[in-house]
Amino acid sequence: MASSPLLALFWFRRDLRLADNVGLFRALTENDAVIPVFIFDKDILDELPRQDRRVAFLHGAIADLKARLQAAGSDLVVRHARGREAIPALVKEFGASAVFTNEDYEPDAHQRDAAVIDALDALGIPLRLFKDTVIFSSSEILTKQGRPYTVFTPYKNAWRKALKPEHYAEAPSMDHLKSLKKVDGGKMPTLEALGFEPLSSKDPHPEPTPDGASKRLDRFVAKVIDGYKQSRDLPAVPGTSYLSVYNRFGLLSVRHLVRASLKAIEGSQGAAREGAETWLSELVWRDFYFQFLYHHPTAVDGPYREEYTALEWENDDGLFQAWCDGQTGYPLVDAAMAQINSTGYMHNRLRMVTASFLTKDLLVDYRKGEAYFAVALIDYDQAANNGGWQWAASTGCDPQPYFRIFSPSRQSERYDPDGEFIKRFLPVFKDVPGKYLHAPWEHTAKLAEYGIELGKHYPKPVVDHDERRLKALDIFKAARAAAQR
Ligand SMILES: Cc1cc2nc3c(=O)[nH]c(=O)nc-3n(C[C@H](O)[C@H](O)[C@H](O)COP(=O)(O)OP(=O)(O)OC[C@H]3O[C@@H](n4cnc5c(N)ncnc54)[C@H](O)[C@@H]3O)c2cc1C
Repeated sequence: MASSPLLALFWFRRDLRLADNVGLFRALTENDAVIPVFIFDKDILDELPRQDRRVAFLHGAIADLKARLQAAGSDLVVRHARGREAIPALVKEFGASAVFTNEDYEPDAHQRDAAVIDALDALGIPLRLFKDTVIFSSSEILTKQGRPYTVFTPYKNAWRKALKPEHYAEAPSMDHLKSLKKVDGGKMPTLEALGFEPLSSKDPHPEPTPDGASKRLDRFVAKVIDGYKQSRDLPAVPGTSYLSVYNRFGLLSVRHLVRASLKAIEGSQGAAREGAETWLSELVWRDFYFQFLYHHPTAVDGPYREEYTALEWENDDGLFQAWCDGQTGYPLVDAAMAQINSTGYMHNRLRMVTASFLTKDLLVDYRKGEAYFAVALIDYDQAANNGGWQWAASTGCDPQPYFRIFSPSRQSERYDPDGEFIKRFLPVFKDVPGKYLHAPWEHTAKLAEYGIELGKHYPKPVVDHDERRLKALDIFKAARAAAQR
């Protein structure tokens, strides 16, 4: 008797592409037919603000994926439901014998997968999970003692040593699209039907397609990567890849990025080689924070370093609000907050500066800033955001030491010497020479020549950095001393 053909679902999550997709490749090659599905998960979406750049980007990326699948003779079955219920329901609806998907390492995603596995178990159906989002998954790079790394440099060295061509080889999913099932996926729900409002037309919309991602990568490799080691710290110039939103939703595979960086490394020497090496290190940071959070999920709730759980943050609401609104009187900080508020993106150097300023100058608990970024960033990624915040607050794994506190004015002089970035986001200063913008309170007479009065046209500094620095040192020392008692 002929056995019945194998039919699987492929569940897209943070891998919204057809090309170089490990789970999709495995589904297509291990089954006779594959039905692609995507769930707008109510458990996640119901928590979000009704106008949300990430949801708008995701919605655009799903519409594009659906169109590509239709062009390939199939379709994307889209549901607006709770993932843990929708997947078993779809299995029953289509009579599938397995569900294939790529691993997601966030604690909530892990719990969702455990619930889906239980529900599918009851139907006798497996959830097949594959590594796709990272080069090395959580337990592939361990210390000699078999423990997860908590310090980046030895992790990076071990990562580089372990890297073999098979780790970044392309998964040729595109060659097997004929195994996609002809299916009617129904209409794509509108953003409004999902309960969200469209963004204002003035909002910058990164093109939510793999082609949009490829354009950014091509520009970066052609024009920027050679000088990346220096340019990456200068917010006024297009000196980084701007791929983070695409990496968040998996519109390009991380293997593709590693292949691009290795090609740049092999084809260059000297400073250009260092540029490409430095960029590859950023991709290693991404793996590092994923594996860290996987092994330390409680870092989502509070400081990884226990001695800092009792830090006495001041948590002044007015100061926190001034930071959120970009009204601190420190132009680089305020310009950075204007960038995140108006575009959903913030330059990495400025994420460090604003996070340091909130925690060490304003003495506000880093979790408040972390939560603010989580809503404001279009590239929000729990592992990277938590890692970045705990780095800046000195509470995390391999953090900035608590006694090395950024001076916002020095950071401004160093990384935006001509005030070009500041002027772009704080137009009140557009005619003022950059040298007066790093510490404007020291140049009130000069600013008056340009019609600017502090406290009227631009805020006076909300705190004195030198005083607050000493206060921050005190509260960190007190927490350390208390922990030793
Ligand atoms: C407080 C704070 C919060 C952050 N929150 C996030 C976040 O929510 N999402 C996010 O993707 N990154 C976050 N980062 C890391 C970093 O700022 C961004 O990844 C980077 O600015 C994105 O710009 P890019 O794509 O041009 O990066 P590039 O410099 O071109 O780097 C290439 C890619 O490497 C990855 N990457 C770079 N730096 C890091 C890092 N430190 N940790 C993990 N991955 C990294 C990103 O995927 C990035 O697209 C945060 C950093 C800090 C200090």
